[in-house]
Amino acid sequence: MITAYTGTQVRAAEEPLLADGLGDVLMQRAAYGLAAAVVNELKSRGSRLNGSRVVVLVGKGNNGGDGLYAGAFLAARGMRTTAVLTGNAAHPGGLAAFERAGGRVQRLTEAELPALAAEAAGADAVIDAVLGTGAKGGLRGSAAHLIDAITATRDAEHRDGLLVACDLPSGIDADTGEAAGPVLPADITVTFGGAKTGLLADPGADYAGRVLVVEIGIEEHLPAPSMRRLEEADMARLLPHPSRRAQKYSRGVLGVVAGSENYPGAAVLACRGALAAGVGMVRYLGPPSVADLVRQSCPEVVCSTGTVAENRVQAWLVGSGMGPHDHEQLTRARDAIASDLPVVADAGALPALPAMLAPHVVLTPHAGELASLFQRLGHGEDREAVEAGTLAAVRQAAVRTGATVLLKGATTLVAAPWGTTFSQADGTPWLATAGSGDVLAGVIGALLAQAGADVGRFTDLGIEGDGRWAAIAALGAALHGRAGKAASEAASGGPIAAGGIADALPEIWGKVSMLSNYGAWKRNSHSQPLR
Ligand SMILES: NC(=O)C1=CN([C@@H]2O[C@H](COP(=O)(O)OP(=O)(O)OC[C@H]3O[C@@H](n4cnc5c(N)ncnc54)[C@H](O)[C@@H]3O)[C@@H](O)[C@H]2O)[C@@H](O)CC1
Ligand SMILES: Nc1ncnc2c1ncn2[C@@H]1O[C@H](COP(=O)(O)OP(=O)(O)O)[C@@H](O)[C@H]1O
Ligand SMILES: [K+]
Repeated sequence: MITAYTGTQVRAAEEPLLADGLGDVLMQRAAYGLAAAVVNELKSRGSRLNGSRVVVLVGKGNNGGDGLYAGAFLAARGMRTTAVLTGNAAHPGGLAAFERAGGRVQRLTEAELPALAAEAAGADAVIDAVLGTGAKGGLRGSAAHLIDAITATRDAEHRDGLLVACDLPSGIDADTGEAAGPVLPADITVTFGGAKTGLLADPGADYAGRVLVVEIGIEEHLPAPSMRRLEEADMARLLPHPSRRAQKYSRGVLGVVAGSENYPGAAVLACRGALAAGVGMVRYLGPPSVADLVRQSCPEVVCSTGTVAENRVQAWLVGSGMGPHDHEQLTRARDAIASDLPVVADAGALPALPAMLAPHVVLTPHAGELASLFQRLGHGEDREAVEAGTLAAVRQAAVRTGATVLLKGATTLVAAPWGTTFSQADGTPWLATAGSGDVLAGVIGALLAQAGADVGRFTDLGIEGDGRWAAIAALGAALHGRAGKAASEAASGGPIAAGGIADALPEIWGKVSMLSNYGAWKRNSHSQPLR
């Protein structure tokens, strides 16, 4: 399990050590980890260390202090290191160490800006240590101009020197992942004490690149995480397995209310997703013409034109491929939501929801659908606003609806109404293909039908009570993402169609379940790259 914390949580965890006068020790550890990451990455790129050029962009706070101490380590290893001081002050200890190690110090002025930007753009490595968890808003003034100029020069000259963010890319909000003003997109972010939630939510995740967590000794003081990411070993523990005497009904039946005359394929894809994700049986409810197509494509599915009350299931999937005029289907969707069974409500069901829901109802909007949901709730957010602040948006949606909300995207976020949050980024951009979301809804529906009642499975992982609905949705997103990736890899990295995601899923399930080595789960994932 990867765990993430807000900047405030990490700063609070530092407090007892700062009170013991260990502030400088923490900074040295952070800086050493940062410098080691730069060295390792340059080596893996085949660069010579001695004589290579490093530019450290330094702010006036402790983040700049980390950068200066890291620069001192690198200068001591024979790297030609320049610190660009962007503020009117710099961490005194860090600056002294940097100068002692032979680093060159430049103050950022408007006159020097073009030359310093060119130097940074052409460097073998740039360390971005302007702002960390103490940032209030984004980069402004000459620091912002410098970042713009470095980015423009790198683009124009096709430069690809290593970009490393210290703790977080400067200008990214540590808690929300929102970007105010220009941000230098990092290849690697070396973050201290624990991953920050903003690094695991878009757009922060876009700018963070690969995230490495460096332990600095505050970890035992960290509270319960603000966000989690399921890894393979967690998935292995959560995936249901049929008992020896299982029969199809005991394994879980999913009722699917999806598809319409206009979008019959969505019903097929949702059923294929569900069948691939281990459910005992799928019952399809919908118009006869759609049911015919479902039967032809998935003969395993039992189809009917009946009502929700007439069909016994353990969970419902409603909404994929349904429009506002599919009145009969929308009635079924509303009945399913009112049934007290777990429900995944997708696409066309989202506009038809009652005002107040419960955590066992999992909504699966993409950013555009979430913006529409907000508009119906009386908020002005548009798609761009949701995409600019995905974590805040998904949390707000969960609080406002009372449901568990899964926001789809390159990073998929899941929020429970009272705060449990998951972030999964297991997929490939090839997943952005029509019908992909229908398969995801099927997978989540199948998991709800199988695992919704099994509370113990989740508490073992520290996920309490109704938080399991969010965990199930995250598990679905993780399986779907990995299946899509595997399908693309089987095509040598080429494109996939939505049906291929369902086809690839059973093998992913099998491979993940084979990971019965729980020792691996217990390993400290903080020392591992997040992706
Ligand atoms: N507290 C500690 O002992 C440790 C802190 N660490 C580092 O310290 C960082 C936090 O340090 P700070 O609290 O000093 O905060 P930062 O270094 O993130 O920035 C704070 C400074 O920047 C200024 N500032 C804030 N927003 C600004 C903006 N938008 N534009 C320009 N200037 C702005 C503030 O006035 C303040 O002087 C962490 O991100 C981490 O890198 C690590 O060294 C580990 C130990
Ligand atoms: N850039 C991306 N990288 C990885 N996964 C993505 C990306 N864009 C979308 N996805 C995933 O693909 C799926 C798309 O779902 P959705 O937008 O509902 O598609 P559709 O409505 O066509 O079925 C979601 O699971 C989403 O998380
Ligand atoms: K930074």
